[in-house]
Amino acid sequence: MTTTSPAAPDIHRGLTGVVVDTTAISTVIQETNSLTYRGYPVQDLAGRRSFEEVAHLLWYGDLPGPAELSAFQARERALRPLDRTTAEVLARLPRTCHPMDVLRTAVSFFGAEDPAEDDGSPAANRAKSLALLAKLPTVVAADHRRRHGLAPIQPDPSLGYAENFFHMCFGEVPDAEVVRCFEISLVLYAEHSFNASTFTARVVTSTLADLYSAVTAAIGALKGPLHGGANEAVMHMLGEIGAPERVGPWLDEAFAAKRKIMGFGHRVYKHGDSRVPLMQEATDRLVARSTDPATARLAALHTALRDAMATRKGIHPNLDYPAGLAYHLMGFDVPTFTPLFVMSRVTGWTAHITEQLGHNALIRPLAHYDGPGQRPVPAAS
Ligand SMILES: CC(=O)SCCNC(=O)CCNC(=O)[C@H](O)C(C)(C)COP(=O)(O)OP(=O)(O)OC[C@H]1O[C@@H](n2cnc3c(N)ncnc32)[C@H](O)[C@@H]1OP(=O)(O)O
Ligand SMILES: O=C([O-])CC(=O)C(=O)O
Repeated sequence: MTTTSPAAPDIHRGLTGVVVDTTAISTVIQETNSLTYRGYPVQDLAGRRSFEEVAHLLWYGDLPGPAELSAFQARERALRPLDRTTAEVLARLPRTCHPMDVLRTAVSFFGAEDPAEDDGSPAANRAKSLALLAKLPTVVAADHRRRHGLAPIQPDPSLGYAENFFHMCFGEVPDAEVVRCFEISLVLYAEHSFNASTFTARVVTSTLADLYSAVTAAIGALKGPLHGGANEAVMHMLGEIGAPERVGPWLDEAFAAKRKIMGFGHRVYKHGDSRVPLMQEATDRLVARSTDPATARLAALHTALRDAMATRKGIHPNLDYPAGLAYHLMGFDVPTFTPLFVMSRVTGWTAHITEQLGHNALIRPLAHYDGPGQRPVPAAS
């Protein structure tokens, strides 16, 4: 919202509509409702290119050739294990703490262990980025198992990124359709220009702080329900509504209370999120292969809420809406959903950190003061 008064300059609360810098990493094209990573439409990447290839694209500016890809995969596989100290530190965190707190602590701890006497060069930052890409799934899986009273499963270097993650969480790799759906979600979640968490990473980087500090801060920004935390909030909300026939009365109450409906609306897309159709198709395939009647009921509720929001408010789902349901159907518990987003978005964040350093300017906007006028400090009593 932009407000103007004779006394105040133009104020763009939430930085709505403000263009603060250039980026060559991705662009949301509102006119065509599309998203490109380094020029490639994300819809053409998802399902056709692996998440590892997309990470390479975001970091290096182009898709890897076969030799580059195998070298990249070999390095990623070798970096997956956690050292004993990290595993011990994370195991000491309260079992009740949110997995986003575990991840935030893990990245902060990686920074403490790597005091980085290096120069923050693109090469050094890309090496750290790859280590985070490789290790974060190990953290998320170990924490998932810890919450369920299970011992961690060590990474398996014979498995690809997505397969290994499922194996570390559940002790088995699901069938190819589930892995494909997960990989689509990772590609779609990887990057989205100057969203709140990426901008947070860029603000921290602009002070010339290290990559771990920027990623730790970005995780904090992603946790909130207006951003990445919405994929978890979607499942809580569906649980609260309970059944398709409850959607109407539930929405009446929610609108009356001026509640935001989780997984709907977007700062940039006002006519629907470009990533949703592909994610929804992948989620529908998961629904179709389930024989559990509870899945059909949940999917019917999901559709009923989407249709009611379109009819009553003209507000469409964002990526968190189908992704939340998909992650539930893949067997992840709800607190794991936003950490899954982190595992993917760490690629976008770190690409932006490198880009920010390439043409850095300290990010420091102004504010219009509207507090009390200048006044004398009263004598201490
Ligand atoms: C991957 C991601 O991070 S995507 C975002 C995930 N977040 C969510 O799903 C949380 C729910 N959505 C929201 O809160 C918002 O849509 C946001 C924060 C994502 C975007 O917000 P903004 O760009 O600031 O839009 P803003 O809040 O100004 O909304 C414009 C209007 O649409 C309404 N609106 C927008 N989203 C919603 C929603 N989810 N539920 C109900 N009303 C909504 C607002 O109330 C406002 O109405 P008004 O003009 O009558 O006051
Ligand atoms: O762009 C945004 O504001 C939020 C979003 O969809 C994302 O980060 O993927």
